[in-house]
Amino acid sequence: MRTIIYGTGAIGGAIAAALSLSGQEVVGIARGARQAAIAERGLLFRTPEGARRTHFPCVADPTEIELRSDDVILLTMKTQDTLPALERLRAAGVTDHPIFCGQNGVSNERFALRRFPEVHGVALRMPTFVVEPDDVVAFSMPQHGLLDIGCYGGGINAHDERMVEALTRANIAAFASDDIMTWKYGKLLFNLHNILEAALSRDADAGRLFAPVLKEGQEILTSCGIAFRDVANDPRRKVHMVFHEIDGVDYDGGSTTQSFVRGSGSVETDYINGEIALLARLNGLSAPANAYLTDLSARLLRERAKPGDMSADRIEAEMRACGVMFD
Ligand SMILES: NC(=O)C1=CN([C@@H]2O[C@H](COP(=O)(O)OP(=O)(O)OC[C@H]3O[C@@H](n4cnc5c(N)ncnc54)[C@H](OP(=O)(O)O)[C@@H]3O)[C@@H](O)[C@H]2O)C=CC1
Ligand SMILES: CC(C)(CO)C(=O)C(=O)O
Repeated sequence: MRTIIYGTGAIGGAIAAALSLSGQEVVGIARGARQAAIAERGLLFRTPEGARRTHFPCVADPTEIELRSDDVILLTMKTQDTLPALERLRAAGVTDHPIFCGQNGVSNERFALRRFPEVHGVALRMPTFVVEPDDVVAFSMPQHGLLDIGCYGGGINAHDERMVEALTRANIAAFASDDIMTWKYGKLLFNLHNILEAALSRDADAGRLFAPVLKEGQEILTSCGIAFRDVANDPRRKVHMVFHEIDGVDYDGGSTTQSFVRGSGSVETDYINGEIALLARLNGLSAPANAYLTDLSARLLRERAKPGDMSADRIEAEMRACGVMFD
């Protein structure tokens, strides 16, 4: 099996490096300075246990890859970048290769399944960070991350099993799941926090703001009959992935915070908190906390905000004004 990793950023770069370092075949697809750096110099992969550089082919577009029948494609771009990427896969002649969605949120699988017949969900627990275009960090030990994988629509097939085997060899804890979307909805709830983390300074009390956001998310999923797992209290985390600081690396925070720090001009919130707002609106329900946070992310982007630009008191006041109740 050869793994094509589309979006060789924090998650994609870390997975590509781990696969490559364990002797497995990988092709990265990246863009701009990152593609040039990885193609020229390879990728430095830093973990709490040390740093190693690894080399693998990295191209700027899927049309540059000579496709093989044993290829699988792992999408690791942010959700807002998925649709154009799927069109580039079509342009490259991809038809029935398995597509794995290694992304937060629950939208990518549907985007992909409209276009390609075999789609798999991947629920990621893997704190990672791009330091320089050719320098990526994974903070968890003893394994680099914890991934659940299964067919979108339910069940497990041979491609899930091969992906689990490949990741396990690369020191990433991976488990096949026959109801993968329950993991992905559980992870969605976990990620409802991302935009709060990005808006507030590190020492702010985000917990009191997050409580009604999470409760609302859980209630909306339950009212819509959508099953989810308790990702936050998954006992496997303690065994497989404990977060460790790495000397010389100033971790900004999760994926949304990283987008704000980089000034990337877009964030994934419409597909995270916005998913809860969407479900509420489709079902005659109300989700003021998550609708507020979705609007807040758009406002912060518009204002070119940096993490820490909002105080917890101001967010609480604005949430209350939108009808959010605090215990
Ligand atoms: N970072 C983390 O710790 C975690 C992230 N996740 C999830 O993983 C997914 C990926 O996030 P993350 O790795 O942080 O994101 P990054 O922005 O670090 O990486 C995504 C990469 O994809 C590239 N990209 C996007 N579109 C294209 C394209 N058409 N062609 C080539 N390259 C492209 C981006 O390029 P460019 O830089 O130019 O935009 C970027 O380098 C998200 O769904 C996120 O929520 C889940 C768990 C943890
Ligand atoms: C919180 C975290 C790091 C968990 O892997 C994540 O999912 C993200 O950054 O979006």
